Amino acid sequence: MEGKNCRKTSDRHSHEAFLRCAAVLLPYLNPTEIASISSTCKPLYAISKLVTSRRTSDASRGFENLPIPFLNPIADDSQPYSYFLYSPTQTLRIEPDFRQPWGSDYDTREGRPDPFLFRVEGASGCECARCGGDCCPCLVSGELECGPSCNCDSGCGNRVTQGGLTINLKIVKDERKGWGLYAAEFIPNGKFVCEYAGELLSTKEARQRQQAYDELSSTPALLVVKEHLPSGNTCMRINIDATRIGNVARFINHSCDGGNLDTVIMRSSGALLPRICFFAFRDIQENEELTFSYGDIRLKPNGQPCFCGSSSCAGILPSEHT
Ligand SMILES: C[S@@+](CC[C@H](N)C(=O)[O-])C[C@H]1O[C@@H](n2cnc3c(N)ncnc32)[C@H](O)[C@@H]1O
Repeated sequence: MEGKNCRKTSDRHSHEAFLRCAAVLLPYLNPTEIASISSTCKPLYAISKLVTSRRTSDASRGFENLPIPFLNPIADDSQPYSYFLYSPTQTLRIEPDFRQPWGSDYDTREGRPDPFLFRVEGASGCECARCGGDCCPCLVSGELECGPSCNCDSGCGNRVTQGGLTINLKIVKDERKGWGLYAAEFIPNGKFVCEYAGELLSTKEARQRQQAYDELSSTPALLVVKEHLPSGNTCMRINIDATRIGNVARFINHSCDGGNLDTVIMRSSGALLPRICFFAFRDIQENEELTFSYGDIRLKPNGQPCFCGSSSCAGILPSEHT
């Protein structure tokens, strides 16, 4: 009798240990892997459901100040979220087999560090304890923001784009455009919305990836921003690929009328690399989709159809040589 009880207790302990391991491992799996594992037994099905529901409630998996939920109103579409790796800031190229947990009960931990944080810093920066008015040398010298080498802290008023999300956003699925980023509250004109984060690529790598994406006819999120001299020649180009690893900005769709977001190249004192940031260029109402223009050039006359719905819609999405 005693032996039977012991076996029962030890069975219960191994079952509990199995469930604890599954709860740690499942968040590392992609949706296809989760789907196949969840069909094997009831306890794994229950853990998979929990992981999926946590993923759906926050695309940022706790890396942003605010959760960004996925909403899929399409009745016959069972995809509750879009799978990718999250980085709140730009990062170096990540190995293809890198895995990041998403959907565990650690996702909401406060002050979670950015795992891919990548900054190239120089030595110059202001000596101000607080940068008020226009006395800060960063502003005077034409720099847009204070940076990592400045003396002032992260609460400085001249670091608007460095504190992460401050506006509630949501990711909503549309039958024709796929997922899109929406305002979940009113956004006043001029307000910083988000940075475009992803893998920083060389031009050669960006071209190779673009070619691969074209062949796959996937929905890439490769942004190329060029700065031009008054002569018209390109003096700098930034290639950021948010297809596999990125932040909320990877869900911003194109609008032929320019949309409601401005793309700004931000530089901060002491940081060698600029960042791409989005600001509202007019008041944006709650539930409005956030959009910007992907460009004006359409090299492929039979390119992807555009469904921006604006009166100036060209019918196809912009495309150019990267
Ligand atoms: C950066 S992603 C934007 C997020 C994407 N909708 C998704 O589901 O992940 C760019 C892709 O979104 C789609 N897209 C963006 N704007 C669109 C538009 N105005 N009309 C149709 N498709 C659009 C295209 O497939 C494009 O390649």
